[in-house]
Amino acid sequence: MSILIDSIQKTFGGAPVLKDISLTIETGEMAALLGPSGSGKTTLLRIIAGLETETSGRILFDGADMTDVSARDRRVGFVFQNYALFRHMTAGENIAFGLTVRKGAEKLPKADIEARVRDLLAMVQLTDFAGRYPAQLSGGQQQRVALARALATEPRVLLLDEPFGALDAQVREDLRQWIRRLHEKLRFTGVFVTHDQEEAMQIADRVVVMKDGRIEQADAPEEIWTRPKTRFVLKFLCDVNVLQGRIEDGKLHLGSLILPLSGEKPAPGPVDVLLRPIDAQMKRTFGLGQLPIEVLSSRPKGGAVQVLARPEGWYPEPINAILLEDALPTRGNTYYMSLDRAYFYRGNERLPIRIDHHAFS
Ligand SMILES: Nc1ncnc2c1ncn2[C@@H]1O[C@H](COP(=O)(O)OP(=O)(O)OP(=O)(O)O)[C@@H](O)[C@H]1O
Repeated sequence: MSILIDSIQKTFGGAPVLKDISLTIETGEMAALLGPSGSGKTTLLRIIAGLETETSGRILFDGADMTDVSARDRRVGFVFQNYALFRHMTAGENIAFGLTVRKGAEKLPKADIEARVRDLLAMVQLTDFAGRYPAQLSGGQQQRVALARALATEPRVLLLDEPFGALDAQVREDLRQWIRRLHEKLRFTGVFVTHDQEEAMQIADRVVVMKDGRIEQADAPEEIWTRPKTRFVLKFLCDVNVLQGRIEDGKLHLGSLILPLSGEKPAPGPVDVLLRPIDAQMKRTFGLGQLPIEVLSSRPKGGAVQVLARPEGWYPEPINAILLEDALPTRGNTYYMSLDRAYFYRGNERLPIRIDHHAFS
């Protein structure tokens, strides 16, 4: 089922929290609402669920206006950060709950409910845990029960609010991969809230980056990563290095480096050079137009090498680099860092700067 979010605004006591949000989430798509604390992610999720009322705008499910439809009748499954399982019910009873409370024509025979619960337990890989109470399950297992419970009633949409927020790193990682596979299999329409960019990139088909109640960018993970639309998106995705330079006489001045530029020359003034650790590649051999740096430290990290380096002679803050090589650069040695994949900004305006490598020869 598709979700159309049409010009949603929300104010709390006069303060705008969502400012004209429009977005379509396609049938079977998993969307992540990603943003810093207070950017309005949870509020938007709750408005989709019908747990919160929009100040203006509309939510449409498959083209049908949900404005006057209660949360219950929207047929939305919800999973919260803190499991919210019924403590006095076993895992199996928790999963069955939404089915056992059904009335009238919707009521299912007991045998059907039992069969559905068995299927769901198998799906969340907890077949042997049906009789356990929440207190007898780990955090990750409880969250899988919560997910099975949300899926039991075959909701049209599954909404997840920081579902793995309370879990430790390894369990979190396992559950991310697991929910990705589950979604590939079941293809429900899902929206989940997270402030963790890795989690969003790993799970979602589309990442919706929010800031101050607005959408900065809503795109596939690859697109968000390769073509971040704003400085905020670029900075929010990873711990990006920022070097302060300036433009003078149509050239980029960076410390003691002066780099000729090709194409359009920006107006003179300050410029921020944003370089992601993964884009900060370096070589031992001198390269024209590259930044000389001194390696301060290097250590293996998760199959790559993490390097701290200092531009020679002028910049106090070390640069973070991630090298996809086996060899560790030697501390104290000079290397040359390419700026070819840097982004250039003046305030929030992106400058179309390209270093002219031919001008050196
Ligand atoms: N019921 C409420 N009454 C008043 N203000 C609220 C209410 N709910 C949320 N807010 C405010 O709305 C803003 C957005 O909150 P929201 O919870 O949607 O952000 P978020 O991006 O989900 O943040 P977090 O990651 O911290 O949960 C915040 O400034 C918050 O204080």
